[in-house]
Amino acid sequence: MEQQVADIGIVGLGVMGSSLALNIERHGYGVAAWERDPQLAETFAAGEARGKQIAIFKDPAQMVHALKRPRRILMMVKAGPPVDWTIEQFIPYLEGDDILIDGGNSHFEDTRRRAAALNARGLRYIGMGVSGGERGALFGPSLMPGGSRSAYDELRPILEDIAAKTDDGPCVAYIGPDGAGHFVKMVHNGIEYGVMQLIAEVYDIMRRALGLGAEELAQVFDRWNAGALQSFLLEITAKIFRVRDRETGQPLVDLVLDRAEQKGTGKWTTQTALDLGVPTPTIDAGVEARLISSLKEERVRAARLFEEAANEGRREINERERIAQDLHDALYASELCAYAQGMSLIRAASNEFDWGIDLSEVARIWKGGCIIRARLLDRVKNAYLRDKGLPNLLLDPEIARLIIPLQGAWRRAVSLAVNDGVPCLGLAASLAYFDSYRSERLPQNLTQAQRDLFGAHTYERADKPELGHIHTDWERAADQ
Ligand SMILES: NC(=O)C1=CN([C@@H]2O[C@H](COP(=O)(O)OP(=O)(O)OC[C@H]3O[C@@H](n4cnc5c(N)ncnc54)[C@H](OP(=O)(O)O)[C@@H]3O)[C@@H](O)[C@H]2O)C=CC1
Ligand SMILES: O=C(CO)[C@H](O)[C@H](O)COP(=O)(O)O
Repeated sequence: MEQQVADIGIVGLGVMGSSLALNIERHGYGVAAWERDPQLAETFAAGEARGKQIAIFKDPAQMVHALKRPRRILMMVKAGPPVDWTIEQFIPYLEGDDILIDGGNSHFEDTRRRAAALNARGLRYIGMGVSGGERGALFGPSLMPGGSRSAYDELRPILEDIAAKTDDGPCVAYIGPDGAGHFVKMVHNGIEYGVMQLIAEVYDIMRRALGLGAEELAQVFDRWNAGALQSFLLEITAKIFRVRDRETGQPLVDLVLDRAEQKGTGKWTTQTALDLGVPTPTIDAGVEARLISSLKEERVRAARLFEEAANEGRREINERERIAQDLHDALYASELCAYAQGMSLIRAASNEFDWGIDLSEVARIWKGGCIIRARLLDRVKNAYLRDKGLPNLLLDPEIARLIIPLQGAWRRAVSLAVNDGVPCLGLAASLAYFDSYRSERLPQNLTQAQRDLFGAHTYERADKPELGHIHTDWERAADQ
């Protein structure tokens, strides 16, 4: 490729970087790339990139030289120190107005720090969440860019071209300044954890309490995916149950070790929610369930110590169908809680950092391309269109109308799991979140009284708010 002709540079030709390079090139843009591993660079150059407008360079200086000005460089490298290292490789060759984009799963606080440091040097920085995995990156991801507004405006044509498309337009929108894009991506992943956990629990209940086999499970998930619960995660779940191990003929999923790994974005969501004081129990359950799953050896010992629940086995067909319908409704209501918690967390961060995030736009760009794309996002989007300042999705009258008739089934599903000894961290946490949120009066009056008794932490009176914080000598009063 000749000098200064490439529209964008891509750094990191791993799974996501190589797919995005191909996607961008397919839309008519010239791509310059650099990958620190020469072997990986060579494999890509000789393979998928062959004959395409993708020029791979041996060092950062050469790649920068091939870019039109102002330069645009998309980093698709492992989050954490590798991003700082990559930035250092390019800084000496960049000038004012050039744009650096971090498309990895970086922590939003890192992005805030990097944006401030680069802005101070006159460079523009974009922290962009990318979701959709390898196929999404190749054929249309959901993109969540935050940072420099002028940089976004210049990148917009490329981003809109490569993003997934829905009836609501391309799945990309400017999220807000500094770390806003990576914050929204982090919460996307938190919701992903929550919804994956809910699906796993429903699967477990159908397997253990109803005795359904892989093909029956595939049919149930397929049927659900044709209705209100339609989502990418349900679609792939049905597919997974149809895959058989060639050697044994067994469903492959049954042979997968039940120990879930995690790269950290779910944990960050939970940690950040705690920092911002936003309850996210469905998401937390997704993180906790992965942690418990990782204690495999201990679980094996405990399973021998405590007998399995007695109710395991196949139930009558009519009962199976009724319970499956209850599980469908419980899953729907619980998923709404996961989205409600995620949206409330984004709202809190937007207020805290003054990001001005439009929640209806967030829901819109999640409708396609990303891992949590789902039919219900239309309803989420409409709720925030009706009321941009909605404190919680559950307060939207249309969402409330959806949840009200699901409550009976939701409670029956959780009760069944509890009675049968099938763990349901996510479903139970979601129901408890809902019940707590809809309770005008909670038992935290007692918590306050206890705090005041043992630590003189004071309390407020519900009947006399004008008194402010007061203290009672509870021990003395009890003895009188
Ligand atoms: N895979 C997915 O589904 C998704 C991934 N992401 C995020 O995108 C980013 C890239 O992910 P993905 O393409 O899957 O990862 P890969 O492991 O396929 O590629 C990682 C890239 O980062 C580079 N890298 C790794 N360690 C270092 C280091 N110490 N210093 C400099 N560069 C380093 C690698 O270089 P080298 O080849 O030399 O090791 C490689 O280019 C990550 O932040 C990931 O979280 C976002 C959405 C979805
Ligand atoms: O960002 C993603 C999807 O949007 C990644 O697939 C995600 O990082 C997977 O997370 P984990 O490995 O923790 O399950």
